[in-house]
Amino acid sequence: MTTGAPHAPLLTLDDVHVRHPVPGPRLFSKAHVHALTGAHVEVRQGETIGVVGESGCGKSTLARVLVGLQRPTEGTVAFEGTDLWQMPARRRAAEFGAAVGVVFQDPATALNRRLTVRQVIRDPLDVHGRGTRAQREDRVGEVMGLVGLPPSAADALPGQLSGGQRQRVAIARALALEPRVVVADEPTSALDVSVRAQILNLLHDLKERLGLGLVFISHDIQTVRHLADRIVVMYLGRIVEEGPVEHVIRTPRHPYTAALFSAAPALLGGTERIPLRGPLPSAVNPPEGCPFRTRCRHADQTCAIDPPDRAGTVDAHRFRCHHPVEP
Ligand SMILES: Nc1ncnc2c1ncn2[C@@H]1O[C@H](COP(=O)(O)OP(=O)(O)OP(=O)(O)O)[C@@H](O)[C@H]1O
Repeated sequence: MTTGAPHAPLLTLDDVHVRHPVPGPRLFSKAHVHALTGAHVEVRQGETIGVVGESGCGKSTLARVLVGLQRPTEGTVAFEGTDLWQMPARRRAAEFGAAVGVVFQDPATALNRRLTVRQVIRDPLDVHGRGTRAQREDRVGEVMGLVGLPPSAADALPGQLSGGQRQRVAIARALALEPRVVVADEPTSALDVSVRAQILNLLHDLKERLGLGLVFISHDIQTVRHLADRIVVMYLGRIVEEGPVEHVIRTPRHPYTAALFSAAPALLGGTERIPLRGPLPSAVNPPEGCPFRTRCRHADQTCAIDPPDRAGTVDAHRFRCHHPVEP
């Protein structure tokens, strides 16, 4: 966990929106999927941010924006104060591509099956032209050691390894260029339950040892509680609540967060389940005002008109709600 004064943010998303044209016959209409709306995130050295929310709420979109794979429709992404999308493409690839690493959900599809482990891990070093060939080989050995892969795995093909070992290869590849931030999008959900804890502990250890900023996306709030310093809760493309993980889990202020946590019974030991009313609205036509109002027991006219601002400063615990749950 983080101690002492917080570091300045390494990576900052400011008022980021991502809208996708609706695919299919409506291609020429003005309809858009609102995948991300007004996201503000700060990733600091040595801090783990856990991102949670239902399927389709925009977690992967947020991850893709954080690692520079998705250009925002609006808003800025800055690394140490430099606007990523104002940089020339080559500089962006050279500097940002090296500074931010990514680990995807399924190593079976994320890794090129035809390359050996050594080649997979060396690839970013080759692409970025780092050092001599011998130095690149040394770096491959170094990161394999960091992630607990035996040297004998270097000449294997990813398909010859177990799921857990493959995810270690993906993590080694993400670390090859010595990134300052790593974004892991559901890094254990494609793995056997038996190896999940090992991979989670590995990510946590690496964050501590290397002083990384880690963004960890997960369906599993219990895992986020275990790993993260801060939690970010998303609903329908918006960050509705965020703050120090224990504080938010013990005193959720947004009614959506309270309902989400109540569906994870082990979290607080037998809290009564708070049902969500009605279906999840479409991300093509999200409700005006507060996006959660159609499913919220406390919603009134204000919620239908005014999108709530980011409120609350207690310990940097913030939420967007006109009628927050009493702590
Ligand atoms: N390229 C795209 N074109 C159109 N819509 C998209 C595209 N990518 C994502 N979406 C939509 O944007 C919304 C957010 O998707 P996203 O994958 O970020 O959610 P998620 O929370 O990661 O979901 P899951 O947990 O199921 O992976 C969804 O409604 C999704 O259908």
